Amino acid sequence: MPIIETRNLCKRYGTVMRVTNLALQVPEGSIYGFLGPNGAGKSTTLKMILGLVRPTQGEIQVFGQPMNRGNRIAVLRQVGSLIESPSYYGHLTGEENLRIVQTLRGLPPKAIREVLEIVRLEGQRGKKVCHYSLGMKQRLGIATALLGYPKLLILDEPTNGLDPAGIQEMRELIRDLPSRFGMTVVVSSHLLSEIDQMADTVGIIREGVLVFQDTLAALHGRSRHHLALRTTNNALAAQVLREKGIGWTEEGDYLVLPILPDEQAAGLCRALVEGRLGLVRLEERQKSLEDIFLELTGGKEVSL
Ligand SMILES: Nc1ncnc2c1ncn2[C@@H]1O[C@H](COP(=O)(O)OP(=O)(O)OP(=O)(O)O)[C@@H](O)[C@H]1O
Repeated sequence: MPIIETRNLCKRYGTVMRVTNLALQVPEGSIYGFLGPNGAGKSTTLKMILGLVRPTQGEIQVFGQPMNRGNRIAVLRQVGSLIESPSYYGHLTGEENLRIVQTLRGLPPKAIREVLEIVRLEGQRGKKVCHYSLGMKQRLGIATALLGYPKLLILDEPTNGLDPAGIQEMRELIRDLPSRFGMTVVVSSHLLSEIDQMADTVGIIREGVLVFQDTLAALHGRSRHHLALRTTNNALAAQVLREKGIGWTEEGDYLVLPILPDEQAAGLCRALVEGRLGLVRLEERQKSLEDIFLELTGGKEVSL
């Protein structure tokens, strides 16, 4: 059973549809990387899941239950979130800020010490939040979201504004959560590299439309190796490929083929030469993950 499932989820602002027919499936215990360029609709989607923005249309199920007015509060009690920059009382310490939330949620006092330890802020717990660095404030935001060990954690661009060391620390912190606490984590980002290092499942959104959703391994699978062939007469070369039962696609001056075993590649070269074709290039190439992401999100036609 997916922990989050949306069906035909849509959001219109004014006359423009910003999220269109979104069908998210977040598996239990996963780190689901929700990836897309700025303005693609990530925050809007996460806010709809959290009941902060009303969907124009569609359904949302969390923990297998449809979100509606009757059960929203009960469901959200098991969800921790960090959306946009967290706000705090700057004149209070980190610990005091956490105490407010702990009291409101009726949690035992020891919960504060535990979450401070998880986000490695014990040393700064007595410092006023107005003297915290941005990274410390983000970690305090995660600590707040972790209070009560929610089954589901939703983090919207948690590394925004952090320096490289802060980004790495945040990444390591998030990566451990499913195995340490059995949580499911949804984390949004506009950076492929970040999701690549953190997530095991990926959803890619472009202009409000989900253009990819599968495991990270499946996304990597798309960046597989292939052969690029250029001859003095590609039309004739294509005929040779057809005779040999080798599939290809055309990309500019090249015919793109799957990787062939050495014997078959040698046989192909022989056949091309025997057919009096000039063999200009036969090279192995690999599409980078970045290429795939740009194709999926940048409006270029996807050729995989
Ligand atoms: N309250 C609102 N009223 C009108 N338009 C909005 C509102 N909130 C968001 N939008 C628009 O909806 C689109 C999606 O915004 P959203 O913040 O969800 O994108 P995002 O993928 O989270 O991007 P970013 O990474 O920049 O936060 C944008 O074009 C944005 O301008």
